[in-house]
Amino acid sequence: MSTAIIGAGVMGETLLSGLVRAGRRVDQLMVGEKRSERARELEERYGVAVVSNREAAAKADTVALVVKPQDMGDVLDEIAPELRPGQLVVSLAAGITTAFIEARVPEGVAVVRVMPNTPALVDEGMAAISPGSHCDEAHLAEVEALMASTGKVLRIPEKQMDAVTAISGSGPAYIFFVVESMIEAGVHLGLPRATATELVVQTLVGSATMLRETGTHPVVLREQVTSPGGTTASALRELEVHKVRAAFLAAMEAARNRSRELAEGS
Ligand SMILES: NC(=O)C1=CN([C@@H]2O[C@H](COP(=O)(O)OP(=O)(O)OC[C@H]3O[C@@H](n4cnc5c(N)ncnc54)[C@H](OP(=O)(O)O)[C@@H]3O)[C@@H](O)[C@H]2O)C=CC1
Ligand SMILES: O=C(O)[C@@H]1CCC=N1
Repeated sequence: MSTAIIGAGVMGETLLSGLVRAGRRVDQLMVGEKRSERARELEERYGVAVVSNREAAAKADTVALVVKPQDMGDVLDEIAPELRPGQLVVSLAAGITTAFIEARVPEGVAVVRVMPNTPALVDEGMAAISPGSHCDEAHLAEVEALMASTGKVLRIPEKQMDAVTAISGSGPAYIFFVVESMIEAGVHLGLPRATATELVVQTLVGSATMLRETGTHPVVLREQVTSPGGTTASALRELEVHKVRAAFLAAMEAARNRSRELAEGS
């Protein structure tokens, strides 16, 4: 089964590299990319064939669309004449609905929507997938296998996609923002930057591993760290005073709303 990736930016390359790491034969992969310099870079790095979008759509069994949501309409108009019943179109774009895609491709082309995230680059991705209306179990299982090569996969109803985008799609950026903030705070407290970075990164990895391996509720894990009258309680009080919890809620609502706007084409 051949797979084409149209749009080889950050997420397109993440998907491509995951497929290569998972042992997909490079001669079964192809890339459509607008920027010729970027296309050459990927050709050299992976030995993958870079072709026109139309050729990719004509030749591949599965066509993964990884362009910006704002470019999706143009790309679909370009490739639609090449698509045929039985092919599978997988969209990784935020906001873009399966109905939007189905309205622009020939009848009988199956569509699956995916919301991946960048930790897929280290095989720790979280991808949510939703079927379009002409998609059967085999199509969904195929996309599940495609995304499982880079991490976990969850099937969700499409109506949850905007919220999922706000959590796991954009989520790595929130975590990196917190990490960056903690490192800066460490430097402010007088630690060398390298020391602060090592402390923060290992604390993050250790905490994430505890969450995953113990399955214990985060509130319980937080309470275990919070000694009565101790340092953690003092720190957590400041986070509450500065409304960090409310800030996360507002941030994720904003991301969810932006995903809805992208669906409207703005
Ligand atoms: N980055 C992330 O963490 C995540 C991204 N996504 C989704 O993935 C998609 C891509 O995002 P991202 O990789 O960050 O964006 P990028 O801008 O890095 O990648 C998109 C690539 O597609 C190229 N492109 C634009 N138009 C065309 C075209 N007509 N034919 C072929 N290539 C084209 C772009 O070129 P140019 O720059 O010249 O326009 C660019 O190289 C988006 O829809 C986004 O919502 C989903 C989850 C996470
Ligand atoms: O910021 C964005 O729009 C994309 C979608 C989720 C993560 N990055």
